[in-house]
Amino acid sequence: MIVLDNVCKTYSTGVSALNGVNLRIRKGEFVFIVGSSGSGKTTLFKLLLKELEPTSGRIYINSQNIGRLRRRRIPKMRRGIGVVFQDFRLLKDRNVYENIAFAQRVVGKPAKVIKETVPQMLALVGLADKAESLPGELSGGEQQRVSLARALVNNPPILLADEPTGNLDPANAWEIMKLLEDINKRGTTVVVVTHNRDIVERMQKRVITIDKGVVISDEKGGITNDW
Ligand SMILES: Nc1ncnc2c1ncn2[C@@H]1O[C@H](COP(=O)(O)OP(=O)(O)OP(=O)(O)O)[C@@H](O)[C@H]1O
Repeated sequence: MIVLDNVCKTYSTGVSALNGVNLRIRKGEFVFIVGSSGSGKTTLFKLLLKELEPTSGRIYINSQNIGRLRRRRIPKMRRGIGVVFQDFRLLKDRNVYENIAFAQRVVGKPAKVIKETVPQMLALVGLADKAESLPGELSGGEQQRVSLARALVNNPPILLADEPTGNLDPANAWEIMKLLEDINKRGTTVVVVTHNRDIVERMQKRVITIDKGVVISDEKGGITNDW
């Protein structure tokens, strides 16, 4: 489903963020990507979303070499990937319902579909009673649930989460992880970048460790001392 073939990324400043990454993530997997600050994790996500181009190497998503995609096909490719960030990135002046509905409107979903699916997503993330609330009226954990609902509302086969628990206390962080696990069990491939060692240890999933732009370990439940 996601394949990186000898991917290198050097920024125009001369900084080498990725130095020959080879990776294969299968459909339906749950994978953590860990590594110290500056090791290249966010760069990797940006390459998967085609916000950046690799300096060399190839990236395949669903067997498609995304480096060879025509420009007009990029929005469709991106719609196949839901994204969640540490800072939630919700529209502050729109309520919860509108935040989720917006993600559907921009891809042209009919009003009837939106009316059906927004409540389904709210139920999935346990926020059925918060549809009318503004993001500022919610806890951090609740805001992250809204951003998850928004990321998933168009049913993407892949979910990328960049530090999804970075702003949350341990209890809320754990709840979000359990939700990601549920979402994964429903068939979505989930890739999570995190610094949260405790969560990675408890979840016992595949852990890919990146250091200075290379994969230094890749094993189930595995945390190396290098991280
Ligand atoms: N736009 C940019 N221009 C130049 N260098 C960059 C740019 N973005 C990132 N870098 C550099 O590339 C390297 C990898 O950065 P990246 O953001 O991918 O790391 P990270 O593993 O996500 O770090 P963190 O855990 O702190 O978020 C770092 O040395 C960083 O300074």
